Amino acid sequence: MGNFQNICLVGMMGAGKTTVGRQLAKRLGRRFVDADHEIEARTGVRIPTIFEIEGEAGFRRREAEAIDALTREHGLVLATGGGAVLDPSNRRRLKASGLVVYLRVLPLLLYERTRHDRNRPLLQVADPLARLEELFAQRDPLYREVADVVIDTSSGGIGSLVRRVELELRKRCEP
Ligand SMILES: Nc1ncnc2c1ncn2[C@@H]1O[C@H](COP(=O)(O)OP(=O)(O)OP(=O)(O)O)[C@@H](O)[C@H]1O
Ligand SMILES: O=C(O)C1=C[C@@H](O)[C@@H](O)[C@H](O)C1
Ligand SMILES: [Mg+2]
Repeated sequence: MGNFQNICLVGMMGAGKTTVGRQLAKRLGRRFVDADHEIEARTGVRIPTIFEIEGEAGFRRREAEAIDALTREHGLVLATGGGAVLDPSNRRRLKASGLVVYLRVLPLLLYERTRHDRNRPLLQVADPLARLEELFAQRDPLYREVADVVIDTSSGGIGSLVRRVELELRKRCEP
């Protein structure tokens, strides 16, 4: 894996893409960019507001623009939004821009992590656990399809997870 390539993190809401990505970038001396934050910076509003005004379809269009722009850059640690892999063009762009790491976490743990957070519009429903199970069933094959590395992250804290990701990446630098 060259310094030129991006390291792209994919996975469900609450998988740890933002948290792990930020720490990983620091350890590797890379720039960290979060696609969700980029969309918020470009629009000047938070993600729930984009969903309210433009619906999910509007958000996905903005997400595709952000992925297109960010995958043209080099040497990033790029955290993607949980639904970025739904779009085949996003998947193609992520794959072509570098190494894709899937942080795989099962729905019950995702639920525990996200249950008190109001910033994920897709989980503001009567039964968020059932929603996470549906989304997981739909998306797990897509994350696997796009990923070069799958890391099962259901156990262990953030620090050990960051080191595991780093180790996997280093393995790929060896001849
Ligand atoms: N391995 C972990 N162990 C314990 N807590 C974690 C772990 N990974 C993430 N968390 C916690 O779970 C919450 C969600 O993590 P984070 O926001 O990084 O997820 P995300 O993948 O970026 O989600 P989204 O797709 O919604 O942006 C945070 O509070 C974070 O501290
Ligand atoms: O899983 C999803 O579809 C989403 C995840 C978040 O990262 C945000 O991109 C948004 O809340 C949608
Ligand atoms: Mg995030």
